[in-house]
Amino acid sequence: MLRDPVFRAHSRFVEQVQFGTLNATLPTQPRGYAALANTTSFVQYVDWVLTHMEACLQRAQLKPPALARHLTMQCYLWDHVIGYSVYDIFLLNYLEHFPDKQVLVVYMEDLAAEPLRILEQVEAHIGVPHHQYNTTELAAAFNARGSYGWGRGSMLSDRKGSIEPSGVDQNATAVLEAVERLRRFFAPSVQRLFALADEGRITRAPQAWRARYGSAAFSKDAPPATPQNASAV
Ligand SMILES: Nc1ncnc2c1ncn2[C@@H]1O[C@H](COP(=O)(O)OS(=O)(=O)O)[C@@H](OP(=O)(O)O)[C@H]1O
Repeated sequence: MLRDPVFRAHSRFVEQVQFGTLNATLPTQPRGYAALANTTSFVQYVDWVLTHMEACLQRAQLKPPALARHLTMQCYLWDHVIGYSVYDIFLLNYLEHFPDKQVLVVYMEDLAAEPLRILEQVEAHIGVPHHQYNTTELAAAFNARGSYGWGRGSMLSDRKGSIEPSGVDQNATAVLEAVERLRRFFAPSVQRLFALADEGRITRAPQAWRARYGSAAFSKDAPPATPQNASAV
């Protein structure tokens, strides 16, 4: 299940700060990496991670293609907030090893809008019998901002989906700039997902993704970023 990569990254950041686990070390990271990425500021975190990740990606690109691809994946695996939102390279890895039909891509924005349709699609894909969901189950969000943790469900309608100045990030312009830098960073990856969908290999992304990441979103006539278009679906 994929979510708009910027909003997934932000959600993960807020959750990890609340759990106090942002600087937890992953086996995929260089020694000492995560401890340095320890801040409660999303703006600072984006700047720190993207600066390191872009340098890592540049070094990877200097290698022969197969090694470059492997090293590129490693650069993304350094960081579970931003790197894990780069979906295409990992999805393509699955598609190289499994027939397309065995890989179902669904989107969180579609789950929020039409939970029953998406749940039925997942049930059919994995071959489990249909469950009769009640309306409370269909309206529930788990591990949602404000009540993170898997034990508690909250109302989907109460979910707060936007990225706004808060905590140490009170500078609205700096928050918008961080969101914009991320959007540009993720765009090539998201555009490769659009191409896979155009080839009929995966489900089409929600229209809002095309508006944010499609090439038209980067033309000189595109509207500038505002808090409104930094709001999640
Ligand atoms: N049913 C449904 N529909 C849409 N969105 C939902 C749903 N259930 C959970 N959520 C939102 O998912 C976010 C938590 O996802 P994860 O626990 O997978 O995040 S993580 O990547 O493992 O950190 C978390 O996002 P944020 O609230 O923005 O942090 C949840 O609100």
